[in-house]
Amino acid sequence: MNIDGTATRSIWVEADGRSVGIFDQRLLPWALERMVLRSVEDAAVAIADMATRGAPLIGAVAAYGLAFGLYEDASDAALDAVHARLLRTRPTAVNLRWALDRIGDAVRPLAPSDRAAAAFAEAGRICDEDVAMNRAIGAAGLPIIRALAERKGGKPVNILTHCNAGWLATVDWGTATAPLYMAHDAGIPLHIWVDETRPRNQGALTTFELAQHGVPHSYIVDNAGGLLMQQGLVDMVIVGTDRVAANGDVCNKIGTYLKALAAKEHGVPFYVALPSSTYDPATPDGASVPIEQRSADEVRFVSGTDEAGRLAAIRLTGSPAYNPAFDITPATLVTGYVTDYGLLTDAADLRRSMAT
Ligand SMILES: CSC[C@@H](O)[C@@H](O)C(=O)COP(=O)(O)O
Repeated sequence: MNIDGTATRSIWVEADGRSVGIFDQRLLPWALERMVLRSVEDAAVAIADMATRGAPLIGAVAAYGLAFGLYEDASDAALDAVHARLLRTRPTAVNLRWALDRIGDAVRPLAPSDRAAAAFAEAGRICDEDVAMNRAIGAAGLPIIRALAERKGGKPVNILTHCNAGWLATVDWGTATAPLYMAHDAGIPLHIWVDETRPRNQGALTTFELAQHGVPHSYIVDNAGGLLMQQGLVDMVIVGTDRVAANGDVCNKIGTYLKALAAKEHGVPFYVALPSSTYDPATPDGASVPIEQRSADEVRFVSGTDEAGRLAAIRLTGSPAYNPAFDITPATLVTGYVTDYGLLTDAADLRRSMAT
């Protein structure tokens, strides 16, 4: 997508052909700073500290991280150790394990001298495929929005989204945002309600993306969605996901479940957008997904910039805090899964289409 009119991805290969660049998402949307990852530790720390984030993107970064490790030592033992190091960075998004396993499976049969370059090339393919999957998700979601627009007779379709499932969370396009961008580009009038998504405020990343693309939107506090649905101001909800279990339960950013409950109560369709790399048939249900617990300081402080553009963190409380980063939305609350295989309706449909 675009930043100030220049097309970019969220991750790219640097000129040396052996390192990759990313945006430091801890500073967005206030400051646009790039950082270069060259080593396993660079990749691992960027993922754990959320300099890079979003399920598909952390998979891509981890894939390059494994390649960096193989440039240093391409033995079987090193491959296993680096795989384990990167897998430990964040527990919830299955894309991380999916990407590491894919690189491991691709290079293990090779001679050690060939492994690093092969891993680097495979990581590039993961990135390209992510872009293609997100385009397909966009194409699958577009008719849903078009149908709502026809029903609204030219009035804007109001769509609520949570967290950032945009191009910054993927390699390009985003999952939940791909249909939004395609609908906007097709001339369908839209207005997006963007949940702020405390405590890390990924919604601010979504506002940055939508503003760059010219999509009308409003930033709302996490608790506003229920009222907006009650007042008929939300036509559909669409979110991304970090893992969809075999039974169709959806793990996504904390707060997603409450939106799904409110949507059910008010008859608002609730869609989950996912690429096949986020479907995990090995996890039977939502209760089996490991929920990441992050630092209590993410809750105790808010970060932003002051009027002069200086970064500042403000303490809200000194009390103990609890910070589960994700929650589970039961499959029963999901209207449909917008995927690279099209619009799928239930767990059986997911299994048939996505399980390899
Ligand atoms: C396409 S991204 C879907 C999810 O990864 C996204 O909504 C989300 O929960 C991101 O969480 P984050 O903790 O910022 O990595």
